[in-house]
Amino acid sequence: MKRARWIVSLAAVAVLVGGVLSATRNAPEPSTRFITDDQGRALILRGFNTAGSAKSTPDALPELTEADIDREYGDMGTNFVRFLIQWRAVEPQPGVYDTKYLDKVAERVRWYGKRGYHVLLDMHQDLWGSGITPTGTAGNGAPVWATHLDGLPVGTDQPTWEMYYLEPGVIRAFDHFWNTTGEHPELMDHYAKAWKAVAARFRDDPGVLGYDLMNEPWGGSVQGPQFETGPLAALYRRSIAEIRSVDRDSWIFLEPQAVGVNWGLPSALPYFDDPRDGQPRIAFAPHLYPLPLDLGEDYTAGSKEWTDRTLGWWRENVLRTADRLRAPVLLGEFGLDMSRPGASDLVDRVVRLGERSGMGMAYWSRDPGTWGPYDEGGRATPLVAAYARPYPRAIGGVPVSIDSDQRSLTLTFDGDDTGPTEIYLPAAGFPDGGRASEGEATWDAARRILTVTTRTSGRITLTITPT
Ligand SMILES: CN(C)c1ccc(C(=O)NC[C@H]2N[C@H](CO)[C@@H](O)[C@@H]2O)cc1
Repeated sequence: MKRARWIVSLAAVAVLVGGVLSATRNAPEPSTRFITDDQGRALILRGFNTAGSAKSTPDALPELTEADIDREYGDMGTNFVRFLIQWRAVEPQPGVYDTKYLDKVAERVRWYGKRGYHVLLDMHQDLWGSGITPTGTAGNGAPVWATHLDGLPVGTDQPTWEMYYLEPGVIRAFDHFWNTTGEHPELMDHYAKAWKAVAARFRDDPGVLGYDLMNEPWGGSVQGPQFETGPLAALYRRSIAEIRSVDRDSWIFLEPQAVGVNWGLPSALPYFDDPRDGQPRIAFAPHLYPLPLDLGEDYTAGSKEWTDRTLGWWRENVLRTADRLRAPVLLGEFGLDMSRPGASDLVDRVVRLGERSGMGMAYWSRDPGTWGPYDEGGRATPLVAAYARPYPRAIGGVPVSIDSDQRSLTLTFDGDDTGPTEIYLPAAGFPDGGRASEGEATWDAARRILTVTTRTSGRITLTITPT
């Protein structure tokens, strides 16, 4: 536990220093770039990570049924899923790609796509892969054939799962992957080509929005800017090239290193060119886990104030990185134990932060339990009420501002000719649907979507209120 304590206190100092540094600069404007649909409409993505169970299931698929999706939509009107896939299943042997696994992924993509969802395929690791321990229960993601510990120890009595990241054998596995050791240059190439195989399979799938290249990258013995501008950037460039060699249109999502950036410290991720015709389709996809909550505090009293401060640093640093990348932002993960005091207030705070910053988001995670929307017994947790809010799923113009509460939504945008604006209205605040302050509105009671056709130029402010 002593090691955990010094890491945590080191992290606290880092966040403090990082926060002071970022607080001394002018807050950047929210990203004016947005992830778009096939019509070119700006998307506001709202959904879940589905699901952590994929880390450990033998088939590397999340425990999920179509009825689960129907319930989620019926309760919260989500339009997005960060769907976990695993390198171990994509490429079970070097250079051999499992088309049956990709077919099963495609089946689930169809489940979502026919319900109007956008699917982001997340090549998920945390941490590394099942080969880090003899039982195969500690890590997930990478295949065993790509795992080289060199006989270095991995203690199996870690007090918390994240402490495995600091074990000598795990660091060596990552160092070989990133070619820090210079002994396995082939591993990054395999990873990039595994992405090529996935992109070749899904490039024409209307349900797939894009690809999240690596979950929460960890640099092993190389950390911070040296990692992000070095081996991580190299992997991203190679993966982008391999994906674009078969898929010119899907969005590509890039994550910063997790440690530090999840809490609010700045990322050093550099700009990446997108070798496609037309506008780049590269998005920045950080995660948000405020350090005070990671340290076990609740979002109440003093720690609420401290958490709000770190949220401010996180937003400033994320928008600054997004500006450097000239990319829109997707908040790929945030989440907490919804049974804790103040949890619903934190969800409200993060949703509002996303609205103010033009960010879509995926909650971690859809798995049953006190963190998710439904507990082990299938009962709704407070997350359902906190996450079921009015939001503009797709906007016929460039968003300027979004502001919502449970019973109203105000959307300002610069109209264009990309199509009508679709707004989800939850039953709690809009039992009989909603009315729009301007434009022509039609109400789809079954899907709870108000579709508003507005002018195709000029600034438009839509206020939606219950009918
Ligand atoms: C030491 N390192 C590298 C580390 C520590 C802790 C996290 C983490 O909490 N991540 C937040 C959530 N994200 C994953 C899924 O992607 C969940 O399992 C974590 O709760 C990440 C990395």
